[in-house]
Amino acid sequence: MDTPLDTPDLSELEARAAQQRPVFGEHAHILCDNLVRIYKTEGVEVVALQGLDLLVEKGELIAIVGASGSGKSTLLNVLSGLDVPTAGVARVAGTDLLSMTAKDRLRYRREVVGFIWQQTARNLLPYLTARENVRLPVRLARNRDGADPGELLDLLGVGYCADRRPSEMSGGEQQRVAIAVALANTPQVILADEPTGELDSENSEQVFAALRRATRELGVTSVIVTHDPLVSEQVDRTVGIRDGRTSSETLRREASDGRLIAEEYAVLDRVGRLQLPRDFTGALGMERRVRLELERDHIGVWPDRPRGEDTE
Ligand SMILES: Nc1ncnc2c1ncn2[C@@H]1O[C@H](COP(=O)(O)OP(=O)(O)OP(=O)(O)O)[C@@H](O)[C@H]1O
Repeated sequence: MDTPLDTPDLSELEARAAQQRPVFGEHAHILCDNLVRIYKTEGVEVVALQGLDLLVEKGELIAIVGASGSGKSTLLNVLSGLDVPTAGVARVAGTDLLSMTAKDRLRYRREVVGFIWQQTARNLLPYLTARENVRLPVRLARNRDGADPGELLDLLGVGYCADRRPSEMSGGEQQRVAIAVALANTPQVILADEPTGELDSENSEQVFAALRRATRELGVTSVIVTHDPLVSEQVDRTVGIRDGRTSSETLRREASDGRLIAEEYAVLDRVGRLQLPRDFTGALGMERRVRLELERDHIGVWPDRPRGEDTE
């Protein structure tokens, strides 16, 4: 029998549904949707990212934290254009990181993102002054719109180091100059891998203050991978990664009396999955399944059976 002309077929219905559905993270500056990265070494597969979702708004300063091996560096390598994910969507400032050509990748790394490494010595050339270090990437990119080195160093609180070489600066001063170098070609995003890993707490605080100032004044978006336990007091949002997925978020906000409050949340993914903290499930002996109950203003989660019941 002929299909009536006004009856849409299945593929058309699917296309219509896709059109009507809001696109995940449409307006985010950084978008990771179901990101997967599998490494293969000698026939063994390691799943470093397993369906990671992350949205970062333009001008946000976020930290990524997580145990060793949770996938932080893998994520940063993807966002910086050094590594290509196995599957999923990764988009930064409108650039699709999975479909870039080699030429796009070069342009992306030169113009869209700025990078700061943990090792202070890796960020700066030892025989150049701070000002010359900031000027170098602008010259290499033949960028006529590069930032003014003196203004950048002033903004980051290290204007007084402009004519010093790295050996004449403290570790914290060097990292703040490194932020200026990363910002020299006016990137839209700053990525930093453990930028305070080699610093004491006072210098760390100054580096975070410089990153906050750069984010606020220049409107860049910053993502910092760190082990610093006090980081959640220093950034807008701290995203915890566990087993290659985002698992928790800590938001920093100012209370009405001016105090800074850091509140921790679990991440609910797009299909409603939630990772319960291991110490919570462990404390109540929750294993394979839990009982859920919808209350008026919350959802209760109970162990499968009360503790001790199966030993009686
Ligand atoms: N090039 C690679 N080849 C094979 N496996 C890798 C490679 N890079 C990372 N991995 C594995 O992927 C997983 C995630 O590693 P990743 O370096 O992203 O973790 P991390 O959270 O940054 O750890 P750390 O805090 O120790 O730096 C780990 O199991 C790691 O062994």
